[in-house]
Amino acid sequence: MDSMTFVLFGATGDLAKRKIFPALYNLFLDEKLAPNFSIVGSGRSPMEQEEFSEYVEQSLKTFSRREDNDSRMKEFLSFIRYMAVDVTQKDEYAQLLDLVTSREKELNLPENRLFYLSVAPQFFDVIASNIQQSGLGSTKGWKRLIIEKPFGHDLPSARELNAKLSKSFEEEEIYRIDHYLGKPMVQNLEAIEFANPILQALWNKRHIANVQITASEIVGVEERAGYYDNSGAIRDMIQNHMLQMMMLTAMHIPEKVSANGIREEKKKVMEALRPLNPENINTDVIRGQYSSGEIKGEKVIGYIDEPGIERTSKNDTFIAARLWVDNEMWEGVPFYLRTGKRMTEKSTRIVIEFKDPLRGVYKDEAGNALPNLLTIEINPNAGVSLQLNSKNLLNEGKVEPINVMFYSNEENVPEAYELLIHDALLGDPTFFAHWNEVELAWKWVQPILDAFEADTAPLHHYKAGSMGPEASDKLLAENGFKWW
Ligand SMILES: NC(=O)C1=CN([C@@H]2O[C@H](COP(=O)(O)OP(=O)(O)OC[C@H]3O[C@@H](n4cnc5c(N)ncnc54)[C@H](OP(=O)(O)O)[C@@H]3O)[C@@H](O)[C@H]2O)C=CC1
Ligand SMILES: O=C1O[C@H](COP(=O)(O)O)[C@@H](O)[C@H](O)[C@H]1O
Repeated sequence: MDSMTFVLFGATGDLAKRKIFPALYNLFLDEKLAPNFSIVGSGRSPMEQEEFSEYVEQSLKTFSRREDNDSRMKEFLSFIRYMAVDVTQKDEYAQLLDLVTSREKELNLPENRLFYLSVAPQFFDVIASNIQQSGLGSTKGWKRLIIEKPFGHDLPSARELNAKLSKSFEEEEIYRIDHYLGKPMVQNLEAIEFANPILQALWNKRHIANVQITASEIVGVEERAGYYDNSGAIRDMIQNHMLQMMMLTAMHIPEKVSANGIREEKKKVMEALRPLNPENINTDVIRGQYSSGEIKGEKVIGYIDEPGIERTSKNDTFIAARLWVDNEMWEGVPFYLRTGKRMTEKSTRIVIEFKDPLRGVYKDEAGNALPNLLTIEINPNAGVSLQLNSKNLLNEGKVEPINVMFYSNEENVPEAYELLIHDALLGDPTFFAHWNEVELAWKWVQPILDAFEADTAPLHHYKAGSMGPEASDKLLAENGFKWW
């Protein structure tokens, strides 16, 4: 691991407090940072160094998964400095550069600089440009930029943003965080698919009937009305997390299992995705919005009654979609995506339903087919289970499904942000979204955004606490399937 300076813009914000400082601290405790490093935090608010150290200490005590260790915490805090900078003011970057270089000299650090923009997206381009123009980006070592989603609001704005960032950073220097790519089970997908010859042999249209990717949430819009009502589930979850999981599930084994190999295969999946048009949007995409209901015994209000939401809002809090990957490997196999707020349970999972060549021979007591299912549980549980069929001798030898299960119950598994920050420090982009993927994802999603904007797609209401509108079940029933 290289010694470096971690420059954090937005150091006084929510993400820094809840995720970034705890992740850095956990990496420090696990000796995954170089012995010598510098962290320079910056926010808009003026703060004395001591006050900032106390603020970070509080964040670590509240959000780090590790037990308190006063001396190690003090040591970690000694690496951190704070400076208030208004990121829109070009001339303020000179002082930041002075602080960064003086710490580099003091600690004898090479000029390796990682810039993490944990700020609102409208600042991404101005910060990248000011980093470059102020000399902060003119290093003798490496420089890298981490940005958070949302990466654009639609295809044109994403392209515009990328063009601006590209003036200051090369594609290889940009690390676009999609926190789902940091989830241990998502990182494990490639191994599940390719390191198991049994599954690898079956991972194609000959053996797989359909693929279902669900990310259901219990929470509603929370305190994010301003953001969410302008984004909806389509921008918030589908364009990024859901399509990323789909790419990883559908990709072909790369010739070389490397960052470039994997990213190339993911890109091919997106290129093979059947484009949407005004006709198939209405048959293949379900837009939903929650109305009032009950979750775990508690009554909850409908979306349009939430504080900050207009009563006329047609925003999508639920999306189900049927996708077709038109390539040799997946021709004719539907991929179903489903995500929403205020659903029955919090669960992110991928279910692979295998074909049943003996369709009809074995059925359950109600006459339903018993497909083999491979379920990859991502969140909140991490595990894999395989549904097989077996004779139950205690039930007159009837064929019944049994589950072969593995659940990861390791304690202290690194969190997504730890894994991702560690990778970025190592210069490993495997689990970051390449611009190609981001652009192709926006390209696929854009006709849906247009249809929602023009209000040509129906809005289906679903009861809070359900698994979405009926139309979402019909989407699968049309092909003879059901959600698992
Ligand atoms: N919070 C989360 O869980 C998640 C956040 N994200 C993304 O991460 C990014 C940060 O989010 P979050 O931490 O929640 O946002 P916050 O609003 O909590 O924090 C914003 C930060 O930006 C700083 N800031 C605002 N304006 C300026 C300015 N003109 N000059 C310098 N600094 C400024 C603030 O400084 P100050 O406080 O001093 O005013 C603060 O440190 C966003 O892109 C968000 O979409 C992504 C996933 C999850
Ligand atoms: O990016 C986002 O993800 C969360 C869900 O993440 P998870 O790790 O809890 O599954 C979602 O609630 C939020 O709206 C979205 O912005």
